[in-house]
Amino acid sequence: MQLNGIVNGNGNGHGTSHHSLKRVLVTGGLGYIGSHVVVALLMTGRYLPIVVDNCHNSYPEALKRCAEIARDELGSDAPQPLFHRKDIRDKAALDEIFRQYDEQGGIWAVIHLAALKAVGESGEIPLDYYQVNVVGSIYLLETMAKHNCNHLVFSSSATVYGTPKIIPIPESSPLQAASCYGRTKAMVEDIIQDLCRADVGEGKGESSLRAVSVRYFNPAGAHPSGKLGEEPRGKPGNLLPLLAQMATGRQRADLKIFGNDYPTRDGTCVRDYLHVMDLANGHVLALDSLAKPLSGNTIFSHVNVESEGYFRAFNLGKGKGMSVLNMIDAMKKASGFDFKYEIVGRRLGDVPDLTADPSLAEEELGFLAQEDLDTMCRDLWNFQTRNPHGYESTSSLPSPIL
Ligand SMILES: O=c1ccn([C@@H]2O[C@H](COP(=O)(O)OP(=O)(O)O[C@H]3O[C@H](CO)[C@H](O)[C@H](O)[C@H]3O)[C@@H](O)[C@H]2O)c(=O)[nH]1
Repeated sequence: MQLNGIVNGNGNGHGTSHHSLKRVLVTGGLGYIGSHVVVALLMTGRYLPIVVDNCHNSYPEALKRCAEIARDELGSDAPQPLFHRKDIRDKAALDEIFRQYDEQGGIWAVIHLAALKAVGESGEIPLDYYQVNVVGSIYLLETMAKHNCNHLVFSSSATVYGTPKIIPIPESSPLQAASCYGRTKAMVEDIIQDLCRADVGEGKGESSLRAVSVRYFNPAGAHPSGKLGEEPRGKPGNLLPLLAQMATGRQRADLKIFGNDYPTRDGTCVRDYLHVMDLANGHVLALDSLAKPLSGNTIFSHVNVESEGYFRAFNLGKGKGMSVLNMIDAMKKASGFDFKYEIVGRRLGDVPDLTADPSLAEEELGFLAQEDLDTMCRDLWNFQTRNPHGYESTSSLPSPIL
């Protein structure tokens, strides 16, 4: 087996000095959120990220940047992330990855982010969404069970709530996703919860599956170093990367606002934007909570384990709603670019307002999204101007082979 050029082949991340680190498999670890999660894991000095990514919407360059950031901040002995360019729908490849690390003490936990994630697109190609997001997750869960890996953080989404009745949205809101994408996330939450329930039988104790689902609101911004950010392949479908690329001239298309007739303060959709590094740190808090012994574990002490299993879901948001027009203003302030836009019809699957009640995550995980909107836009703009053509032109890694 061969790993890519920036990692060594002993599976320990860097020389022989990081044996005590817990191995955490990060599916989708080269993507926008995943790469920031990898940095957050490295910065703890306690976890060794092992990335599995098929590069469908990401670049190997992101891994190199993660390693650079860790070295810049922790010194030359910083742990280095490992990488397998594989697809989660390739079950044999997943099995082989877990098997390889079994020989070295095993993979302790999985943070599962690999997914298709565009609300609008999900209505156009639903089978692809079910195949990747649901079937891929089942393969991963089966492989985890086979290799006795029983700690999971699942990347879910605020879209599972559909059009919620109560805003800000508590976790107890019914899951009634309005898009195919949201339904795939809600389904996988159900599958994980069923597995957790099934796994609390006699005498299983510490070896039962424990899972935390983190329901993201809208991640924004970039790593403050400007080395890591959102770099979708092709024209960005999400608002903020589109605005950033328009301001540098990389995208010349007109900006279309999808609807101004929603029941919100200015008629455009409201979302709860949080800094991507706050979100990444939320994953570390979720992972830490899984590591705690069952007695005295605050998050699972609220669960009736016998009936529910060790499963919890948390909103990761700021609790502050911003409209599309608010975001255009904020990006204008950060970039100086005067965005011209036209109002068009609503986008399939969009809902008027997704604003989090983040209090449960604060109380039980200690999570607080600290960075404000100006910082998100400043960091996004910093990334965009430092990388006007994205990662593609700078990628120097050889194509990794397993
Ligand atoms: O060109 C555009 C792009 C977006 N929008 C609007 O901007 C808002 C935000 O849209 P994004 O596509 O940026 O984000 P979404 O809220 O649709 O989805 C994002 O946040 C969700 C959680 O709220 C999910 O996690 C999802 O994966 C992630 O892409 C929406 O009202 C959308 O209609 C426009 O008006 N024009």
